[in-house]
Amino acid sequence: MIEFDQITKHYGDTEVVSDVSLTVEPHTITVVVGTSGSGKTTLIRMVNRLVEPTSGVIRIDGEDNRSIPAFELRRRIGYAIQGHGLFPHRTVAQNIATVPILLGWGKARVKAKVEELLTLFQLDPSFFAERYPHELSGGQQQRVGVARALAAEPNLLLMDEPFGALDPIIRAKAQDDLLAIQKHFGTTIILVTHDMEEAFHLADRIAVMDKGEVLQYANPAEMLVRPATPFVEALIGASERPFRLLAIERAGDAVEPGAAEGTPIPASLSQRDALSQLLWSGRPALPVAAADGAILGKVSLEGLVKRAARPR
Ligand SMILES: Nc1ncnc2c1ncn2[C@@H]1O[C@H](COP(=O)(O)OP(=O)(O)OP(=O)(O)O)[C@@H](O)[C@H]1O
Repeated sequence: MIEFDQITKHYGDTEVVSDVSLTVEPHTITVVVGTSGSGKTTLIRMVNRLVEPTSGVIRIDGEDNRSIPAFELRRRIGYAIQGHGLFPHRTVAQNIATVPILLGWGKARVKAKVEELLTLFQLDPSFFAERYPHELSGGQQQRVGVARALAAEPNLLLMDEPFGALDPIIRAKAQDDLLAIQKHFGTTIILVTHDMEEAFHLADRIAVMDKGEVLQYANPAEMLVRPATPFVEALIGASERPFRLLAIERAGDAVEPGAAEGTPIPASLSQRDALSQLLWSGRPALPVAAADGAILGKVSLEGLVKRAARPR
């Protein structure tokens, strides 16, 4: 658990983070969004003490982070940034192994970890381990950057626009990889992004920042239904609200009894994508299939329209 307790940061006379108090629950993803210069990066960099707060306390599992030496914090907390920050003269394997080696892991354990992570990120270890960063595409470098941040199995991962440079297709893939990894390791993640789609796709909770303040800290559905201020409402994008509501839940949660004609929709698909398939198919309903192919029932236009409406 990460507790921000009345955190304020000044640079000279300028207050860039103002009295932020919020708690990040373990094993969850908190996404920080807001306008440029609103203090998002500064806020998360205070967790691993790359920036020291002017006042306030950050507790990690109850422990004041100032009581933990900075070098130890940075070994314990994964940190992935836009532009990945890989060491250019070290191979991919050496980059990923940086913190495990600092922690004194044995050779075999390091090698196994590097292979596990490369495989997880769909980078064939036999090809990529010995490559240098400049031999990789931007998207591959970025995945190595995230793999490096995860290498020492941190309980906590800070990510600052980690997918910023990726094209939309690789970006969607990287987000799904991250969700899978977060489930697998139970990592607590705090992620900064400009991309509201990304925020709604990944977040258990979203913090909206403006001018150093956190205007709202809530789960995505709550924020969509009850935005705290006009700024939050504008940031979410009022015209997108019904689609974002549908994007949070899976087709499997909207299954109705009965049969329908047409190509089955996977239960794992978002309800938004299910709506898209229904509209494209021109049918009023389509069957829904579980991962093993078993038909669970159907999902209907009428049902999804009801789900997209403002909750009462
Ligand atoms: N080392 C520093 N010295 C002085 N001012 C700084 C320093 N670091 C950040 N700032 C200022 O603090 C404010 C918040 O910066 P920060 O990088 O946290 O914003 P951000 O929300 O992450 O922005 P962006 O989305 O553009 O990355 C900005 O006005 C920035 O100019």
